[in-house]
Amino acid sequence: MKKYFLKHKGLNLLLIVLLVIQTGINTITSLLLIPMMNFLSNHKQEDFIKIVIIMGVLFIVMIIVGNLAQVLQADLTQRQVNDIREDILTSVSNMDYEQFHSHKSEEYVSWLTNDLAMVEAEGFKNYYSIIENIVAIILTVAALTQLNWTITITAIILGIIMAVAPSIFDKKMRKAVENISEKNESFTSISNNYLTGFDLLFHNERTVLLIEKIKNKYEELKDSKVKQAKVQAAMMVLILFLNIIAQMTIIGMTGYYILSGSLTVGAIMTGGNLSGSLYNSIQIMVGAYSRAKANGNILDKYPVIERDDSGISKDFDNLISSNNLTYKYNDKSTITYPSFTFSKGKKYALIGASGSGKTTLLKLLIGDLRKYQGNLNFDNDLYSELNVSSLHNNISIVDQSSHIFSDTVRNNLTLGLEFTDQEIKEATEKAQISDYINNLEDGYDTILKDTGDLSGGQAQRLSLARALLFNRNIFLIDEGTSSLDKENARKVEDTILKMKDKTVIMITHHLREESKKDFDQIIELR
Ligand SMILES: Nc1ncnc2c1ncn2[C@@H]1O[C@H](COP(=O)(O)OP(=O)(O)OP(=O)(O)O)[C@@H](O)[C@H]1O
Repeated sequence: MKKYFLKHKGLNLLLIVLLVIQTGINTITSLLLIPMMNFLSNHKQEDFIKIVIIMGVLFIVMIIVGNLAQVLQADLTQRQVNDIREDILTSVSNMDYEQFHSHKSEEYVSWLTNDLAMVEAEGFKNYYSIIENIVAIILTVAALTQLNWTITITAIILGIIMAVAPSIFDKKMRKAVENISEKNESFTSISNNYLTGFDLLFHNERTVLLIEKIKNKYEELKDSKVKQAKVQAAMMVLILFLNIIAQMTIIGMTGYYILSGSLTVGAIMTGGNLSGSLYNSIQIMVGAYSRAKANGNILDKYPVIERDDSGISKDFDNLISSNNLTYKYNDKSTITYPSFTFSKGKKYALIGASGSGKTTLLKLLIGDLRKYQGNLNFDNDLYSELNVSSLHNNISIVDQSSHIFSDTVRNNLTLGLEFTDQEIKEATEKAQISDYINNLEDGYDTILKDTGDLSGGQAQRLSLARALLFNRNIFLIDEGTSSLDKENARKVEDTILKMKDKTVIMITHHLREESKKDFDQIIELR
């Protein structure tokens, strides 16, 4: 949290100044009650009117300053929450494949929405409340010295007890907030999982599972929130109890000094006001501190990941080879590969039964999975010593998912990089998708909405066109033409297999007899 406050230290300082002015005026008006009451009891009408006017002006200034402070606080909170969002997204963008996939994508969504909503509502707001109330406490104590030193010292001691006592709830409060965050994650995750499976449930007449499965999660979320409310309520009971005792003590002492003649009668209103203001400020501050601390801890769960630029960067020169290569997902699933060599410019078909490890091999070749056993070499270098970005710059992968971003056709193809219209046109023609794009209302500038706008085959051809556009040295294609009709599949495969300098490794379940001759080697995994 501190980091985000410091990033906007100028504006935060301005906000503190505004809060000091607002609270200062509030305290001064309390102090003015002493002369006001004394003027009244002594029938000094003119002085009484003067002081009422001064108080009126002070209240107007206080309202204006308070309004400015409120707007500035909202603005700063949003800026700081966006800074946290940017830091989370920076870490996510710096993750490697395994780090990213150690969480579900819905968990990331929950971090950026649910967690940050909690930080926004309970984190920053409470820190501002702490500052505001510390100022109020200091000014009120200063004002109390105007009454009597014994009252001031007693007030301070009682205030310290009130501030420290609720820390016994800190641990429980932190756990309660962490629990809410966890329940939010699993609620978001299950909601997303079952809602995206709507079609399947609908066609099997089981949409009732939507309610059953998600209900469990929001019931758990409700319980976690009630649990936090209970901890908070118990803490507030303790604070409130101490608040009342402290206020009664100060009012009692002020009364005693008035009766013994060392304070004027006007002091009773000021004593009551100041002690009320002091202990209410402490009460708010302590509650805010506890909530801010518990919610601030949410930030600790986000991993801070720097970009890893280590490893050898190079261009593919000659061959990829392996021997004794084994990959273990877990104790039940170990895949052992035969030795192989993929040479520059050659074309390979990868076939084998479902589950034999074809997709896993492509993930090893593009550097997604790094914890393999045995030897895997990229030219003369060990895969484990390569820089992953450099590998990506040598390899294009077309996987089975054909993800479509909610963006224009052009941006889906270029991923924001610069290509000429001619390059884009050629790539889409080769992937047999240019006719479809030209018929769209805005052509390459048509905005696609996820995969909804495209058929499986069209989405697949768009992925192939992207790979052709990026024109890297090695093409890894995982069932890249499986959704295409026979004619289009043949045309696209012909284009890919005729690229002279490119190394192509293509997983296929439907190796056509007439295509076999286009491959230099057919590798079967068992
Ligand atoms: N993320 C994972 N966690 C655990 N096991 C996995 C994971 N991904 C794959 N496996 C297992 O590894 C084995 C190989 O899977 P892989 O997807 O590489 O096979 P495949 O040959 O491509 O299959 P298919 O032809 O059905 O696509 C399978 O037994 C699979 O269950």
